[in-house]
Formats: sequence, C-alpha cells, structure tokens
Amino acid sequence: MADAGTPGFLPPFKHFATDAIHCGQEPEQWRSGAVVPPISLSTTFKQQAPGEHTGYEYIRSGNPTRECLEKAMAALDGGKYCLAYSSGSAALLNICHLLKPGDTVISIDDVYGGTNRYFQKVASENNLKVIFVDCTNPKCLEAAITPETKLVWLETPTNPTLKVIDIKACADIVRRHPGVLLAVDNSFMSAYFQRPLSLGADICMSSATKYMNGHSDVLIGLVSVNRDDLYERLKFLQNALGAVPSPFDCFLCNRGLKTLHIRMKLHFKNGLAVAKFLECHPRVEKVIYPGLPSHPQHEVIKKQCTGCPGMVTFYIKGNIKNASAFLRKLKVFTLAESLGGYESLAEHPAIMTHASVPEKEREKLGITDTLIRLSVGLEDEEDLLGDLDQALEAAFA
Ligand SMILES: Cc1ncc(COP(=O)(O)O)c(C=O)c1O
Ligand SMILES: N[C@@H](CCSC[C@H](N)C(=O)O)C(=O)O
Repeated sequence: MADAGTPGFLPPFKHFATDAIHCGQEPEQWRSGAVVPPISLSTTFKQQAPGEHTGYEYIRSGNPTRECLEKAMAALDGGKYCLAYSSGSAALLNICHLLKPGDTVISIDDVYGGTNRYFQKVASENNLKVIFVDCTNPKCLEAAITPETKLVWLETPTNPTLKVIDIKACADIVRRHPGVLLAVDNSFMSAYFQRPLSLGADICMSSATKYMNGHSDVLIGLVSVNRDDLYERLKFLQNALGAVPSPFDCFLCNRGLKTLHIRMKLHFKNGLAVAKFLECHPRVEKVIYPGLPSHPQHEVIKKQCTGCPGMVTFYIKGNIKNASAFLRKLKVFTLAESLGGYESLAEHPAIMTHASVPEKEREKLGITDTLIRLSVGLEDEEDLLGDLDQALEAAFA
C-alpha cells in the first residue's frame, strides 16, 4: 500500500524508498554482481591507449562509488543530475563559481552561520556583492532584484530561526529575470520532505552531513540540477576546484540514504512531540517549529513539504545563565554543533553555530542569548521529553 503521508501535508513523493534503495545501485554494473556498491579506492584507472578508457581516468574526475551516490541522490531530489562535494560548504563554493566578478547574490537573511561567513567574508572580498533579504515575503525578493543579480540563495527552513520560504513563489519571481539562478539549501528538510527542483529551483544543495547521511559520521555536500548546461559547468568545476568527497564517505552517505524515509518519519514524530511539549512548558518563552499551527508559515510548509524534520528552536525564559545551565544539564540530548543525526543534539546558536554572524545582525534576526536549537533524534519520546523537563527545571534551580 502507498505511504499515506501526513494529513494536510503534501503527499509523499512516489517510489521514494525504492529509488533510495535501488537507483544507481544496480548489481549488474559490477563484474562481481555486488549488491552493495563496493568502495573503489583506486586513484587512477588503466587506459587501453592514451585517452581510451572506461569512463574513469582519475579519482577527482570520476569515481564509481561517488557515482552510485550521485545517481541515487539525483533520483531522490527529483533531478536529472547530482554532484558530490567534500562538504556542504564546498558545494556552496562551487555554486558561487558559476558567477562572475561584479555579480550580485541575494541571500535569505537568516542563513547558516558558515554560509553567512562565506558570503560576507570571502565572496564579498572576491568581487561578488551579497545582499541579505527576508524572503518570507516574496515581494521583498522581487524588490531586491537588479540587473546585476545572478543568484538567489534560499534556505528553508532557515538555520536557526526556522523561517519557511515559499519556494514556488520565489521561483516564479526569479523566472521573470532570465539569467538569475535560484538555489535552495535543502539541508534541514532532506529530499524526503522537500524537493526544491520540482518547485522551480534551478539548484538543490544539501549539506548531506546532516539528514541525508543521518549518522553524524560524514562531511559531504550534494548538488542536484536538471539543466544540462548547469550540470556541465558544475561537473567541470567539481573537477577543477577539486573539493570532492572520499570514496569511503560516499559509501557511507549512500548507505545512509537507504533508511532516510524511515528516519525522517521518526524525526518528524519526535520533533512534533518535543515542540508540543515545549509549547506548554512554563520555563519556555516561545517555540518555533514549522510543523505547529502556531508557526507563521505553517501553511507554506504544508503546501510544499511532505513533513517536517526534527529541528526545533525555542527561547528559554530568563537569560544567558539559564540557557547555559539548561544546555549543561541535558543528559539524553548532547550539547554539540550539527544536526540531522540519529542522536539528539542541543546547541546555543549565538555562541556556537552562528558565532560568525556579526552580533548586531544576530540580534536583528532573533539569534539572542536565550535562543536554543534542538536537533531531535530517534530516541524514545518519553526519554527526550523527560530530559528536556529535568534540564528546564534544573536551569532555574
Ligand atoms: C543549512 C546548512 N547549510 C550548509 C551547511 C554547511 O555544510 P557542511 O558542514 O557540510 O560544510 C550547514 C552546516 O554546516 C548548514 O547547517
Ligand atoms: N564551528 C563551525 C560551525 C559549525 S555549524 C554546523 C551546522 N551547520 C550546524 O548548524 O549545526 C564553524 O565555524 O564553521
């Protein structure tokens, strides 16, 4: 029977699990018939005559294990092509190399701290102009586009304040400006919950370090596209810039994809339970979770996503001391950066993941001393709620 999905949300993408398990993994491609794609470590490949080879020549240019991952991920993103990179940040770098000096990037204002750092401290110093816009109102995006704009960079939901952007509404605006690319960072959603390419994006980027791999043991980035010209240029850049993942990391990430659909359902269930619990807790000021009706863009997320991940952000009552005490008292949640793994993590964005965002901008975005971000994992719900409850009480003792 087909997966019924979550009432009110977009229905699940058809054949998702089958594609995750089989696309690009055909045993017939290996002489041995291996069901699990082998890890191909060879850095070089024998040629029959100079320039005459099997399609593989050198590990950076192409690698069989990497290709298995890229094919599976292209299918999951609903794309024609996927390219893998040594990190999500390397994927961003490659995408920005599609641009030329003098071009302008419009980025969503609340963007991952490392992306913000790259835009403000690296790209801007290398002749790209980057402006930050709150795209929750697509009209603000429309007003910001100029003839110099060549890339619109969205993240939805945003890291860490979980603003949700209407991808299709933004894509409709971008389409009216030929030559402008729309890229969406899909790291928080994963391909199981959101397919930016089908909503009109040109580029879907994931820090697969997060949900796509899902086991907090691989640093890797993935970029999916449909356009042949974009793929050709990105493929060239992938080789020329050289920030490719190791075959072992590709193997692990490819393995992680096989259980993505199961993991995401449980992340959603546990995330929602945590959000509802915190929303009623007397020590909590405010909860931000796009899966809750109280979220300002709840209708957008239901319209464009098949579910909601385990990312929950909240403001604790009190001050930095209470926030810090809460984080120190947690036992099931681990105080650590990153997200999307099977284990629950908690962190303080202002001090940790978003320390690279200038203080004034952090304040404007609501990344304050009392903001806490949770990545709700796959542990038992009662243990997660119990842990949050005891730490919230202890934070005020
Ligand atoms: C939303 C988002 N995009 C991109 C990145 C960068 O990915 P990576 O750590 O794989 O370089 C991160 C975190 O690091 C992130 O949270
Ligand atoms: N200290 C790191 C920050 C890593 S943040 C990892 C992840 N994107 C998250 O949001 O948790 C740095 O300065 O790059």
